[in-house]
Amino acid sequence: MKILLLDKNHPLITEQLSAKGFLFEEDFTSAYEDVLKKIGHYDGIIIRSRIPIDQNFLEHAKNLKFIARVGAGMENIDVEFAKKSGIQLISSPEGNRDSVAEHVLGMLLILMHRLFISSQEVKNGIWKREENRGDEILGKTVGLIGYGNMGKAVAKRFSGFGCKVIFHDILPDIGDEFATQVSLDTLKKEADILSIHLPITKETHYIIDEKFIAEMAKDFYFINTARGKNVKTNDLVKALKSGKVKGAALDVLEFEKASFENLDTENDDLQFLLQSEKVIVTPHIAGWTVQSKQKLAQVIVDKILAQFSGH
Ligand SMILES: NC(=O)C1=CN([C@@H]2O[C@H](COP(=O)(O)OP(=O)(O)OC[C@H]3O[C@@H](n4cnc5c(N)ncnc54)[C@H](OP(=O)(O)O)[C@@H]3O)[C@@H](O)[C@H]2O)C=CC1
Ligand SMILES: O=C(O)C(=O)CO
Repeated sequence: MKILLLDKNHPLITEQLSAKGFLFEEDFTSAYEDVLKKIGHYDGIIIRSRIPIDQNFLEHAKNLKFIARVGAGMENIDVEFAKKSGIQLISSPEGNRDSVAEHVLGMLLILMHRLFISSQEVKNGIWKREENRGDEILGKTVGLIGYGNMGKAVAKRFSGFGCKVIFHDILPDIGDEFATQVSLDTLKKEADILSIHLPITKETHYIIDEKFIAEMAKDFYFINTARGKNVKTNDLVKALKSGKVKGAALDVLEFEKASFENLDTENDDLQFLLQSEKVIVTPHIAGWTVQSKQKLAQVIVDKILAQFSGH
């Protein structure tokens, strides 16, 4: 099988699959239109998110048998059209769920214990203790929305911190020893900390908006390691300003890389998030550790071999 690599990944992918007879071409720079011209020659592609795999792309990919996404989210692929075309979709959430779970915990500790702010103050010669009194995670009720790979990995960590973990998911009866499944209404009533672990769909686009936030019974901390467009940023900013959201830890932003590189000074919401003491922001690195790079690659290799080693 001839595979086109469209993004850089861990070298074990080519090492292990070449040893099994797969042929590779790397193209980490060509624009979408140039990839279209040659995509008909390949049996498989391995991607992260550089090139959108839309219907037009798939119509040119006459021989494509699989799309392997090094990562969890599949929103840059026209999944429905790919399935209709008989193309196998392979993702690798098992490879970065531990990384995401640690990142969630890390961001929340930084926020609730004021670790970053107080450390910066001390380094600048400021010694403030009362203003930097922390808030413990122990005993809090954590509400997760989405209980798949990421949600489950997060629940395991929070239960180890002595939290009550509840979650809402559209799949029924998937509770386990780490978390109890509840209705969305119950979650809104009980949660002190809200963390979302959803894909982007029609239903989950802007799922966290003014109405959702108003329906939360308590003031709460909010964590987003899912996708920026799960949250209506302007509504989150308003809730941070009013105090309804006590703090936000965001690994993903509605205005991600493109707007950031071209930082739009007119964008008051982005400016607020970047400047507020109540907000921690990271550059979409929750699933991006040294270990996850290797694990994601290994999951991809194993899944490709499980389905295509005889081809
Ligand atoms: N920041 C980062 O670096 C990373 C971010 N991510 C993000 O995390 C997301 C979640 O990943 P993962 O846990 O692997 O995904 P999963 O598909 O394993 O889990 C998501 C769960 O949410 C459920 N769900 C879908 N829609 C709704 C809804 N409207 N209400 C409640 N539950 C819903 C899904 O049900 P069903 O299966 O029926 O759809 C599923 O059980 C990814 O899509 C990606 O966006 C992932 C990895 C790294
Ligand atoms: O795995 C994912 O979906 C991520 O966001 C990281 O690429």
